[in-house]
Amino acid sequence: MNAVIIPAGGIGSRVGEKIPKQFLEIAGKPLITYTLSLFENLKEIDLIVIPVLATWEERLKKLLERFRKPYLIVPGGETRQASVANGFFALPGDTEIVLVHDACRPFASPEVIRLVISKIRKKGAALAALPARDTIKEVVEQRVLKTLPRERIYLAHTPQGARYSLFQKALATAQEKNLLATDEASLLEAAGIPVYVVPSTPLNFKITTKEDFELAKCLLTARRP
Ligand SMILES: Nc1ccn([C@@H]2O[C@H](COP(=O)(O)OP(=O)(O)OP(=O)(O)O)[C@@H](O)[C@H]2O)c(=O)n1
Ligand SMILES: C[C@](O)(CO)[C@H](O)COP(=O)(O)O
Repeated sequence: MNAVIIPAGGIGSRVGEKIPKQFLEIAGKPLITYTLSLFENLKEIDLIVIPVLATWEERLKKLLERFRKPYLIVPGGETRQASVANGFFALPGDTEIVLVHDACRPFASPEVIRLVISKIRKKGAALAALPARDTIKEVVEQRVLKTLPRERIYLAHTPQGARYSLFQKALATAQEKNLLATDEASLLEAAGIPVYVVPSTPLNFKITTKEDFELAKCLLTARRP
């Protein structure tokens, strides 16, 4: 049994709209619907778990009516990490692989998701990450300190995940050491678990700012028949 946790408990302050970005509509559908559809259509995923703010639970339930895959809605936490932990603790005991994918990354390709799952099967823990394509500068107070070897730089995307027992260990270590991280890979690393990268694509960008949202709108509107 493989599960994906889709954290959707944020408020989207950097997009700056009145409602959380994952519920903003594009081409007549809330953004989260596009992300949920990715996993609804993936046979490798058996269960979808969605942490969400209590005020958005009813709306989400309504959206999920047309999905066939089993799902669980759990309370969002104060941080993304807390939301993911709430999702993890709701998983059934026979879960083998745990994936996490941001609700606001609607353009992940099925190929990348499958590659992450298969890397987790082989190695235990993995994430999708975009290899740096530009020349990378380390800068302090607008002054360049040095140029970093781009071959070693990857931008963390989702999905990320691990085998259930490794994920559990990463969360337990985070609690013991009082760690707060922006992604699961950081917590797995902190627990001493080797994490492997699968190449992601620029299209799998996270909708973080208003500009990202406008770009997503163009892409999703153009996709319509
Ligand atoms: N307490 C939180 C914070 C974030 N998220 C989710 O984690 C994903 C990635 O987080 P981010 O882009 O940082 O979303 P927000 O926290 O909503 O954005 P912002 O930081 O701009 O407020 C999003 O799908 C978001 O809904 C969550 O489930 N619970
Ligand atoms: C996991 C993640 O998508 C990595 O890019 C994460 O959500 C990033 O959070 P950020 O605070 O927007 O960097």
